[in-house]
Amino acid sequence: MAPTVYSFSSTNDLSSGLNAFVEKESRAAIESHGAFSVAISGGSLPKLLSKDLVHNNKVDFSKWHIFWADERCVGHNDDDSNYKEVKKTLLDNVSIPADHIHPIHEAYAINKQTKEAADDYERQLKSYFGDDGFPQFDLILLGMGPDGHCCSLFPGHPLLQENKLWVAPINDSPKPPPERITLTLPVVNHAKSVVFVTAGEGKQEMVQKIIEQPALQLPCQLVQARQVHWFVDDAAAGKLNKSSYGQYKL
Ligand SMILES: O=C(O)[C@H](O)[C@@H](O)[C@H](O)[C@H](O)COP(=O)(O)O
Repeated sequence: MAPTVYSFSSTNDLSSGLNAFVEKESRAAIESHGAFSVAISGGSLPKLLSKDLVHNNKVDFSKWHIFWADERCVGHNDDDSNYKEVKKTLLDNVSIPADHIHPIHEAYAINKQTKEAADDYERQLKSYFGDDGFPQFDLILLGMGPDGHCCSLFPGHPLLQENKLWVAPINDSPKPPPERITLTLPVVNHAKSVVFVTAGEGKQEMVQKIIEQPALQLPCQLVQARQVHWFVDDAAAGKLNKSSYGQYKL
């Protein structure tokens, strides 16, 4: 099914739209099964996500369980850490119970033990979701790289074929740092909902390719969860056929 695209006139409006969407998804999940499981990637996403969300007192953060869609193998306090960015923008500003926050195993990450870090992360997922088939996140929030990558799943990389692991190590990421762990495609595709968030003119060509040339088989296009939404600003939507997107409304 084709993704739904929502475009906003500024990154501020994009943040507000995302805030409304995440609040709605979180409420629906908590009403249906008492918790909200979300995986978040790095890049500019944490900032765009958190701007309005941290002030949204209608969100029951005590029921959130946070995971990382991908993580760089660095310490939690390293500027390259996706955990650090989410901590600074979101976790430090809302009340999520500490045992609901699931960062990468720091010692494995610091020592660049990518396989151990990925295996450990898969165990963390299994202890939350159980071991019976791929986990089903309520929501996975992803950025889009300029080459069409998402998570740490890069174009043409053998990891795109992975069909057993939930979390895979990568030692040759073309985007530095090279050592990372990432959720695999089957896990992303098993989520109830996946949202891509991207902004800026630099992204417009790739956004157009991904949305309007589906045969290219770029990593973002291989994400075919039940619901896939794109939240972009007008700059990133600049090359899209205007009929392919609308405004997000509550
Ligand atoms: O660890 C990472 O590098 C990210 O998880 C990566 O997948 C990111 O989300 C995209 O590269 C988009 O990043 P920007 O939004 O900053 O362009």
